[in-house]
Amino acid sequence: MTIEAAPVEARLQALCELSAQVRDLMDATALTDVQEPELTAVTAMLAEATARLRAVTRDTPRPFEIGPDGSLRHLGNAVTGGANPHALPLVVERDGAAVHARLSFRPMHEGPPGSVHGGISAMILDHLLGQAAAAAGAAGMTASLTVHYRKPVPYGTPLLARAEHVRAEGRKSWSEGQITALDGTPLVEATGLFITPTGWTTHPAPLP
Ligand SMILES: CCCCCCCC/C=C\CCCCCCCC(=O)SCCNC(=O)CCNC(=O)[C@H](O)C(C)(C)COP(=O)(O)OP(=O)(O)OC[C@H]1O[C@@H](n2cnc3c(N)ncnc32)[C@H](O)[C@@H]1OP(=O)(O)O
Repeated sequence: MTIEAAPVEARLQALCELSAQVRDLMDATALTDVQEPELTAVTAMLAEATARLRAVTRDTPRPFEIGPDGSLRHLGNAVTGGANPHALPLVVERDGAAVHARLSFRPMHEGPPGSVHGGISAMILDHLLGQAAAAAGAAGMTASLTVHYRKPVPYGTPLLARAEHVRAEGRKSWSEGQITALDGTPLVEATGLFITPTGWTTHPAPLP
C-alpha cells in the first residue's frame, strides 16, 4: 500500500463534486419513472460521459493521501471516499477511544422494500469497527464480522453509527458497534475481529 502526496486540491474537489453528482444520478436512476425514449436518450448521454472520463485513467481509485491539514484520508474508499460514488461518504469522527458518524442512507441502498439492504449496513459497520481498531493503534484487516439486525434500517432518515475497540490479543483485536436511530434505538449491532497483517506490524499503520 502506498501513501501519495495529495495533488492539486481544486482537482480533487472537482472529482468529489463529480462523485456527488453520480450519487444523485444513481438515486435518480433507481427512482425514475420517465418513458422509454427518455431512458434511451439519457443512456446515450451517459455512455458519452463515461467515454470522456475514460480518456485518462488511473489503475486504482485514489489511495491513502495526506490532506492539506495533515490528516490521513482515502478518497477512493467505498465507505468514506468523497471521490468514490459508491461511498455515502461516511464522515468518521474520533470520540476518545470510540469513533462515530452521522449518516443517512439513500434509495439506491434499498434491500427489502422501503428499507436498507443488510449488506450495506454491514459494510458501514465493518468500516467503523475497523476504524475503531485503527484509532486504538491496532489497524487491521477484517477477519470476521458478526451482525445482528434488530429493526429495519430506513433510508432518507438521519441515523447514528458508532464503534469502539474492546480488546486486543497480539495481532488480533475486537471492536463492537451499532447503527441507531437518533433517539438511540438500536437498529443493527456488530462485532468484528481485525487482524494486523504481519507486513504491517513492522511498519506501524498511521491512525485515521
Ligand atoms: C502502508 C500501510 C497503511 C495502512 C493504513 C491503515 C490505516 C487504517 C485507517 C483506517 C482503517 C480503515 C478501516 C477499514 C475497515 C474495513 C476493513 C476491510 O474491509 S478489510 C477487507 C476484508 N478482509 C480481508 O480481505 C481479509 C482477508 N484475510 C486476510 O488477509 C488474512 O486472512 C488475515 C490478515 C485476516 C489473517 O491472516 P494471517 O496470515 O495474518 O493470519 P494467521 O497468521 O493465519 O492467524 C493469526 C491469528 O488470527 C486467527 N485468525 C485468522 N483468520 C481468522 C478468521 N478469519 N477468523 C478468526 N480467527 C482468525 C488465527 O487463528 C490466529 O490466531 P492465533 O494467533 O493462533 O490465536
